[in-house]
Amino acid sequence: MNAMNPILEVENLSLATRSNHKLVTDVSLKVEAGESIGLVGESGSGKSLTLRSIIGLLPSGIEQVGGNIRSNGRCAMIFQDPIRALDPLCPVVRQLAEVVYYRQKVSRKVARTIALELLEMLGLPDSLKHTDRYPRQLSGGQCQRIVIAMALACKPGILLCDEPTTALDVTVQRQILDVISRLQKELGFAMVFVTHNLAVASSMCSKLCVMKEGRIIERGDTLPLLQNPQNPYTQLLISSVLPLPDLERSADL
Ligand SMILES: Nc1ncnc2c1ncn2[C@@H]1O[C@H](COP(=O)(O)OP(=O)(O)OP(=O)(O)O)[C@@H](O)[C@H]1O
Repeated sequence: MNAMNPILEVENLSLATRSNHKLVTDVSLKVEAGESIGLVGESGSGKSLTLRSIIGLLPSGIEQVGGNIRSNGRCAMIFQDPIRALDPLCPVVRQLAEVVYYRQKVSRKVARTIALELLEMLGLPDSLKHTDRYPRQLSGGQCQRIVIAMALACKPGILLCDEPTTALDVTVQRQILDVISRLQKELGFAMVFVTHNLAVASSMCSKLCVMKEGRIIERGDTLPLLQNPQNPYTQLLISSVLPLPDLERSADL
């Protein structure tokens, strides 16, 4: 795939409520194969709705009122709250095998084998293979690994991540981000990564789009954009990040 043929192209996307209240206006994005683009910005700026419209999962009452979305690869999505993304009444391995069965069109037996391989790829404990465990019996981080495995079972060309670590504690956040980065290198999918955390965005994405009030107000390569933001809102967003104290200097005092 070359620069003339992106894996995902969103052109002038506009979304509105049925009463015609605009929520997202003229959002355009181009994502090349294997590339990671971050959508950052304040709460309510339209990041999640943009992501949901790409995979065709807009909440009821919200409609696409303009623009086009073209993708040349399968999309899969990881949501913010892994527990709510799973069926509480079904053992997790069975849920994963169901996704493999339907998406990869293999026999039930092969689906279970692939599901077990995915558990291993995601670094989940062997004990899950032998006992039926329900989502409530797993930690938040383990549930998110299952959700990521389900997304990978769709063999996505594009992985849409909607704040996938926000509901997890910080040490687990780091592990999940590392897992996503490793799998992206191994499997080569592109990503659109929604987060309000600039540190997460900069570690996961080579390009960023800053959203405010339903529009992209600034975009660019991650480092230059963070080092030299042009838009006053981007400047405010960056200056709002609390720095850690200079630990080396503090130790000398
Ligand atoms: N189901 C809905 N019905 C009506 N308005 C909605 C609905 N879902 C979202 N909105 C509105 O659309 C706008 C964009 O919401 P969206 O969830 O995309 O924001 P966001 O940038 O992802 O925020 P956050 O970081 O808090 O998740 C907000 O004003 C929100 O209140």
